Amino acid sequence: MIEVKNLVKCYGSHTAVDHLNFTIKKGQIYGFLGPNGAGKSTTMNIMTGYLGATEGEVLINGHNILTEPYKAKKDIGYLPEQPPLYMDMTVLEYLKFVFCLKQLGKTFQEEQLEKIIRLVKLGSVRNRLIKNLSKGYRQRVGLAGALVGFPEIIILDEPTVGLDPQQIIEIRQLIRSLATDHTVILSSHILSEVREICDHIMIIYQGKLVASDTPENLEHKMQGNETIELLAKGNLSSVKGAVASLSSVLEAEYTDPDENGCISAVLTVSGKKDIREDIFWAFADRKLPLLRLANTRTTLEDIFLELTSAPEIVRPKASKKSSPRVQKKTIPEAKLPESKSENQEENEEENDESNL
Ligand SMILES: Nc1ncnc2c1ncn2[C@@H]1O[C@H](COP(=O)(O)OP(=O)(O)OP(=O)(O)O)[C@@H](O)[C@H]1O
Repeated sequence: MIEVKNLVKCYGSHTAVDHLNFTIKKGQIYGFLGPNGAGKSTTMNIMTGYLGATEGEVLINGHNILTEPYKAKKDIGYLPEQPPLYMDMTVLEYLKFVFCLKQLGKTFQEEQLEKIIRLVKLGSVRNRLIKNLSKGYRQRVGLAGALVGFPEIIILDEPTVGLDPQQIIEIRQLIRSLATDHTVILSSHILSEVREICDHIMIIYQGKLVASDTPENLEHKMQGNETIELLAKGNLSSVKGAVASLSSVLEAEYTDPDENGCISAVLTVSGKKDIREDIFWAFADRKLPLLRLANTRTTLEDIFLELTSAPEIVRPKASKKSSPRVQKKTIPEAKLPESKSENQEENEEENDESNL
């Protein structure tokens, strides 16, 4: 288990991680999701002992990463954003070197090495110098290094960056398979990736945790009133009359008739009631053919945009011609942070942090 308590990291006057609190439980895949510069890598670097925190602490299975580094780090395998590889070593030499660094002893070394090479599909390049490998293969070597010793917790900073589509699929499958025996934490700004792989998502924005839940619960919590899109053939006043007969419709927006005499409407319905059948009969009674009728769902993309957009650029209300999207809502316990100006970002002080 990992406990992150009140974590703060400041680079000069810039707060990159701002009072983060969360607990990572065993045997699940956690995804850190956030836009560029949100603080994901900084948080991971602190969790793995690469970087010191300004405030707060990280406990790995009860051991403080700073005061008991040996005990804490033995349970962690880490793939940083830029894997620290030795370019003049072959893949095999590098992995043996990582074995030595982790002080795992000689027993089962060969057997485990072969298993890792097989899992990460490095067999064909095992004797090649790392400097002669492509970016994707170097990423695999970094991942293999993180797997050495098969630690209980595997932390991966953007594990699929630089891989081709086939490799991405393979690495995602590998991550999924690791979760049966390991806890995996990965960072990404690829929404579909996090949605596909992770059991639990933590959205980080400007160093703050703005949401933390399963993908399903996040989508459920963000769902307020139901939105329904329809396309009907008829004149505007008849369509409006049909909609007016539906008591649970709170709001309706209409387009003008198109060249086929069809009108699109977006209806906001109170609560989460499915009134598609009522709509069907209301339009059928008035002899208005319904050509399309669809509920719209809040997607993880909506949630991400909702929680990580500066207030002035939060996506607009459903317009007449575009697909309807949910109104701005706040997940309980998750406060929307202040937006940051570009100047503020540019003026951030560079502060050389030495690795611990
Ligand atoms: N050594 C440093 N000195 C000054 N500022 C830094 C330093 N390292 C990171 N930062 C700043 O801290 C903030 C968080 O950076 P971090 O790399 O943790 O974000 P991230 O979420 O991992 O971003 P990305 O997805 O682009 O990798 C950014 O504003 C970044 O510019």
